[in-house]
Amino acid sequence: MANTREFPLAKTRNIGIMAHIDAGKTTTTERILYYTGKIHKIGETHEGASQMDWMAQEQERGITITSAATTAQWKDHRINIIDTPGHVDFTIEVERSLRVLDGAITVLDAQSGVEPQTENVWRQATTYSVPRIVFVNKMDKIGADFDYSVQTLHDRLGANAHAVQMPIGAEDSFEGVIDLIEMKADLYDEDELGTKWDTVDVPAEYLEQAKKRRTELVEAVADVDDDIMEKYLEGDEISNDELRAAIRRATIDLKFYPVLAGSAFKNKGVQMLLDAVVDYLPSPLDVKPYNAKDPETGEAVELTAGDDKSFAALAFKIATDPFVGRLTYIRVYTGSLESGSYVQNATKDVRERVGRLLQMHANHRQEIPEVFSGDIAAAIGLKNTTTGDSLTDPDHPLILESLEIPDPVIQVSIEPDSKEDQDKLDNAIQKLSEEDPTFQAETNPETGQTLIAGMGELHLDIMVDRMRREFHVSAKVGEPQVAYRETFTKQTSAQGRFVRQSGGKGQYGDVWIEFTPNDRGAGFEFEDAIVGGVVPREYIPAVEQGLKEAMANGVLAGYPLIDVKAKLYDGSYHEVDSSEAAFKVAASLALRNAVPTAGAVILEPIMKVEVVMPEEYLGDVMGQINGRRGQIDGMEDRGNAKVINAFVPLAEMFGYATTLRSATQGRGTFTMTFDHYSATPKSIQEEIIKKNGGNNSPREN
Ligand SMILES: Nc1nc2c(ncn2[C@@H]2O[C@H](COP(=O)(O)OP(=O)(O)OP(=O)(O)O)[C@@H](O)[C@H]2O)c(=O)[nH]1
Repeated sequence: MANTREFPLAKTRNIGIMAHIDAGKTTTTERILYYTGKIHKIGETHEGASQMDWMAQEQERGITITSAATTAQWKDHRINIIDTPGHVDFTIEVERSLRVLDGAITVLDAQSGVEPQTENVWRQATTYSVPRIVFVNKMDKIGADFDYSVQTLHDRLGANAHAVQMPIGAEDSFEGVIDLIEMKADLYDEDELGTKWDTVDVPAEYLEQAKKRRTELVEAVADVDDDIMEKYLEGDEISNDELRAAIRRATIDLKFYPVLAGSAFKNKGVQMLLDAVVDYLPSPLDVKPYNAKDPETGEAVELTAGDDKSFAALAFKIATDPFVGRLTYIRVYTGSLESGSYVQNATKDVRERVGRLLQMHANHRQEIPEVFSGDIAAAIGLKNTTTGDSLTDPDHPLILESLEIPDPVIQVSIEPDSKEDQDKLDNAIQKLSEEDPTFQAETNPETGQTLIAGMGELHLDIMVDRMRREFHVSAKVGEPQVAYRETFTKQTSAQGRFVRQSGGKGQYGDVWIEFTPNDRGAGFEFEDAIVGGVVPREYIPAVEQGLKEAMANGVLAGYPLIDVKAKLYDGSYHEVDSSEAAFKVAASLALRNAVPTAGAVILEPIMKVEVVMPEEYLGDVMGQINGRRGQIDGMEDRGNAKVINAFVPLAEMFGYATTLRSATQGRGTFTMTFDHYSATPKSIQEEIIKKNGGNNSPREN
């Protein structure tokens, strides 16, 4: 029995809302839900009553941590919204949302324009080819400046952004917006929480300016659209519908970014923003095909939306829900799926049953019988599926392009108070790392100490808080430390020979391995180049495994060794004494023996840091950055403030917030994101090795 879809594909919009922290994403989303009738009371995020930020930590701290999916209806369209966090520590949430979205609203604070995290998410959205419209929010705030904000889109992002509206007034006197396409003004009634407004002719005092801006808009559209260009040059009439259609085409092609104005907090401009979502952002039918490949043949397949195709979806988020258990958020690309059906997890090559399907509304949910192409929903019952897995028709398995998961750069040790707490901790780590792939844990086999790693101090802080509250773990937590890595910088070869003869059956493994530095981020690669069976085939996987295990424990100071190629090219075996275990040990010895000639170094995370401060503090701030082994990358003016861009090792950034605050009397702010790993200077490398007790020196057997 087939169900029918409620909204045609062409009337579906999957959008994200993204911005710098505190620009007003959550407030904007709240208002959207209010005006689309999904909620009946406006919850202010600063009062801790937001509908979207429902985790205790989100409500207490007034920030968004997990991205929540919700759905709303506007003018016959279904709009699925993902609210994404602004803080860089939760970048994975932004990343996974972008992967599954068709379009986005970029929210700016009208006083600041484009800010560092706006730049980050903008670039991520460009990587994923996500069309965007821009909402210049907080037009009511002191210092709000619409034109300045538009200019920052050009200057800082190089974006071809153009206003399709003009604000009427600013700060206290912000009253509404002029639609430059219709040439009408929307003036709000202050007392009606934004539910009432009058659409009137453009007030006389704004008319001339509005006309000038409209001409600029038409010219900007003509630059990216041949039809409009032709009409413009011929002096033909361009209808409003034609203009909108051209803006839509150019927006979807990432050639144009329409800019709107409003104040979510003062309930102004949100309805027009919804109109713009419908008018300019793509439906699943309008986006470029999604990349996938056949797991058997490796052949590339392009997926275009449609219900009459075989089912293919991407699991983009796992959440543990206190009431229904494990929720798997999915984006359906093609086909449809009824609850109770089986799907193939093509990534893991296992079959799974989807017990129930839910439409999510922040923390509420509605059971639905079936999902269709273009939908975003949550599935219950998938046990083996994790973030980034492909779920497809069992008869047509496909692997969909997944998401990039960044490496965690910061870690803390965690020591459970009792045996019982250790079990709770293990359970918490398993559940939380399923939810968040940038949260990882490892136990040092020698000390038994557990280290949890994440994207930043705030990230780990929240995770530890969740372990305590949701999983009742009682534990001592260490100070945050840098998640260093180790690597080789020179090509070298080494032998690993493991021979034991102690009565009865002995042990024998012998290998020669060539190690070559691999590109940063390329990981570990193993090559079997044995000829003539000098190492029998059955022991070769053990050699690879032995190397992997030894690399995980590092060779200098106990940090994982990464980005190395290993070629097994010679060795020997013993008819009776050889075993997999002996070859594993031999491989780990070869790794150790390679260290003196392999140019082993410790890698440290280098952060991209942006500091904004009044000019008078510039000298002091530069001095601080230099003193922290930072490299100044550039400097610019932002309004009447100065901005310094720099690369600084993460190890030097602990406590920087306090230093900056006292140096600038609280007027400087900074943001940082992980940029790359780089070798630590020799003196620092030695310090780290000393602090960690060093590693065993090379030995032979
Ligand atoms: N003056 C003014 N304040 C606003 C407006 N929109 C939001 N705010 C306030 O700005 C603060 C941040 O708003 P949020 O909606 O939580 O911002 P966010 O971007 O979701 O923040 P994160 O989720 O933490 O990244 C809150 O105190 C809001 O009340 C606006 O239009 N005008």
